[in-house]
Formats: sequence, structure tokens, C-alpha cells
Amino acid sequence: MNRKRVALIAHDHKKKELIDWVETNKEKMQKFELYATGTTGKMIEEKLNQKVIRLLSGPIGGDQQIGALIADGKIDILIFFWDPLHPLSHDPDIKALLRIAVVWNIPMACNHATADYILNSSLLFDNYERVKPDFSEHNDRKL
Ligand SMILES: O=C(CO)COP(=O)(O)O
Repeated sequence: MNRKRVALIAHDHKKKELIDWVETNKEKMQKFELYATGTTGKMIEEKLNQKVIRLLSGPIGGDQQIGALIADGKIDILIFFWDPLHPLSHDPDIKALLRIAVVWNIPMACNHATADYILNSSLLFDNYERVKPDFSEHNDRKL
């Protein structure tokens, strides 16, 4: 079975929480191929001593790069500890990423509790295949 590709992202006020979470779940993390935005990825790599495929930092396009990977079917799970209490310059990108994860029906955790649920789901290491959305109507759309 291929390793699940997990994207990990945290905003600055949430980074400690995410780093603590990955450290607590270090053994499980090793079973995944990890992707992350720039700064988050650097911190995870240092903490876990595990390779992380790092994209750009969020404010300069990292969220969009993760979104593009999701649309290409290259990310299986998104763990995104976004910050609901501080306004961010790249809010449109954040919103777009949350949207595209829903569009493509990938499991997405936006907080610690949901991340725990996903990580402890029996579906995670089964041959579970998520339902792939049917976009035929959209692709055939006549403008
Ligand atoms: O801003 C981010 C996501 O919106 C995260 O970017 P960094 O991981 O580079 O801090």
C-alpha cells in the first residue's frame, strides 16, 4: 500500500500546537509522506528528523501550492491549524485552500481534536478510498 501523503500547515500562533502534535505522534508520522508550507515544514523536519517536502511559505503562495497538489490528487489528508483569531495578509489563499480540500473531498483537520480523530481512524491504514467527486458536469460546462 502506498504511503498516505499528508500536508501539514500551521499559522504562527498555532505552530507550537502543531509541532507538539507531530512530536506526540512521531511514530505514526513516519508512515506518511509529509508535505508542508515553508516555515511549518522546516520546523517539522527539525523536530522529527524526517524528510518533509517543503513548498513556499504561506504568504508567498504555499497554500496555493498545496491546493494545486490536492486538485492534482497528490495529497490524501490535510492537517491545517489555521488561526481564527488573527487577520492574515493571505486570507484569500487560506480560504481557497479550505475550499479546494472540500471540493476534492479529502479528510481535513483544522484543529487538534479533529487531527486526533483522523490520525486514530481505522480508515487511515485500511485500503480506504475516499469517494472521488464527479465533476463531469463542470468540465463539460458551456460558457
Ligand atoms: O501561512 C501559512 C499558511 O497559510 C503557513 O506558512 P508557513 O508554514 O511558511 O508559516
